[in-house]
Amino acid sequence: MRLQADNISVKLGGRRVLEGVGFDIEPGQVIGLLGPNGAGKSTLMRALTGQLPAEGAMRLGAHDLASISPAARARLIAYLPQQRIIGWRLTVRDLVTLGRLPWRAFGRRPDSGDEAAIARAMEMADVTPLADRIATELSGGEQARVLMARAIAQQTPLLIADEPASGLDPAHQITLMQSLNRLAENEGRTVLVSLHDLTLAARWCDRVMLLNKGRLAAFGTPETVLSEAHLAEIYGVKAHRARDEDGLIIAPVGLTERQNRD
Ligand SMILES: Nc1ncnc2c1ncn2[C@@H]1O[C@H](COP(=O)(O)OP(=O)(O)OP(=O)(O)O)[C@@H](O)[C@H]1O
Repeated sequence: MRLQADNISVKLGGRRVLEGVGFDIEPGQVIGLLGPNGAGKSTLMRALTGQLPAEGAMRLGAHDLASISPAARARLIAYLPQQRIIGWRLTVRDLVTLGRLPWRAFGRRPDSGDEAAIARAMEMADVTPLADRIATELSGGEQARVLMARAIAQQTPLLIADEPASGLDPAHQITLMQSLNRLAENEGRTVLVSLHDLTLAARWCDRVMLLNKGRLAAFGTPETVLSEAHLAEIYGVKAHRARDEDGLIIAPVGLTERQNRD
């Protein structure tokens, strides 16, 4: 489904932390949300998921996100928060099964459609070998993958993931981005994912949004948005950009002179 936002602003603690953010995202794409710490990435994601009051208009397909019920929202948007908290001593399979709750009448056992969605989500997040382990007894990166599997199992048209790659080893970072691309390309889902790794964003995102101080500084292909000039101006870093047959490689290697003086 198409995701549209028009002039979104959010005030927190009396301070405007998002200001006039607008975009229009066609379905079937992985969109990277980038920007320095405090730029407003989580705030934007929480506004889109109805967790924060926001000014402006947000639509997903024909749905006005400001006025839909929580039950309808849970069938439209899956959200992976930045804080990875697992509250219950559940097995990994049972925790991923919770992702199916929006689609099941209360108390009904998972049917074959649910089971297929759960198995596929566990495979995409590479947690199938952990299925019978207690989720709270897993490592930080393993827990992150389990929570990602739960969000994927929800099978919503929009998947919003706040720093899903943080804490993952390099192989699992790539597996994650491959899975998000499969969801977008094969199933037409819209994926909005915040990232701090510039190379992951450059190679795996169709489009990149760059937030700075609560405003949308740039939105476009990784090639244009993650330019040396933007990286210097917004992140305050000097970066090497190189290219191989699979795309762009961006490695921050130092601070700009301005950043060094600050
Ligand atoms: N409850 C709050 N009250 C006041 N200010 C807040 C509150 N929550 C967040 N902020 C501020 O809003 C701004 C945006 O925060 P946000 O968490 O959206 O940033 P972010 O881009 O996700 O950063 P990071 O990369 O560190 O996760 C920050 O300056 C933060 O201090």
